[in-house]
Amino acid sequence: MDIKFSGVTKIFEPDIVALEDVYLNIDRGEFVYLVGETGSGKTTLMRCIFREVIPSRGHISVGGRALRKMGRFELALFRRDIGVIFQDFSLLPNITAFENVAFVLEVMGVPSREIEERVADVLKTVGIWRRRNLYPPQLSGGEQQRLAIARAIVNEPSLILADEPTGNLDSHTADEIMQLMLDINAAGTTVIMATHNQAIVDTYRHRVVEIRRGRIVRDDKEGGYEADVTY
Ligand SMILES: Nc1ncnc2c1ncn2[C@@H]1O[C@H](COP(=O)(O)OP(=O)(O)OP(=O)(O)O)[C@@H](O)[C@H]1O
Repeated sequence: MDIKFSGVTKIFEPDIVALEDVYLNIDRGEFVYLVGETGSGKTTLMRCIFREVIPSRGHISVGGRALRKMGRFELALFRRDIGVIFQDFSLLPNITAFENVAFVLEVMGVPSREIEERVADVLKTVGIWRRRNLYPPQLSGGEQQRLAIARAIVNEPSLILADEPTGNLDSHTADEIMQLMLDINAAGTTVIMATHNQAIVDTYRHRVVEIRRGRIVRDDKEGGYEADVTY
């Protein structure tokens, strides 16, 4: 899915300007890092793409469709094609890891035999098949993150929105999670990933969009981002 922001401003009333006059084009299949200090607007930008946040001004289209004009039914279908990995994980604590992923497909009416197969595949892909019968609180931080990724990709979405998927993980686990994100992208999925992890950004070079106080201050398509450059 290609994404286009034209003059997008988001003001949280009364006066927090979370995004200001953002223009951004992301092509299908791209891998884009969103960087910028805490509170700069990265999460808000991603929530706008998911239409969880509606801009105060400006226009967003995703896959050629204007988000503002979508009705409820269209929005529900649209969201099914997006995998979200947000910071709170939003894993359901009272059902197993397996059931957390299966739930996504059940809601969509996928037949149960197919659910079994697809969930097994995806849990193996992210490396937590052996943990499938545990409950989310019994999993380590890295395992929970893998589960959140499994849940996001089980439906084979066209777009992944990932907010700090390597947050609070040791560098080895962060690298493994990053490898999963790269594999997902290599399979053709557009990935937008907000991160504070400079080592990851430096190691796995991709386009870097930097936000500062709601504005895009840098958009480096070659991924040759250096933290200390002033502009
Ligand atoms: N629902 C909301 N209501 C009011 N203000 C909000 C809301 N969501 C975000 N904000 C504000 O908008 C600004 C941008 O927040 P945002 O979460 O997008 O930043 P961020 O770059 O993702 O930060 P972090 O790196 O800490 O996750 C912040 O000042 C934040 O307090």
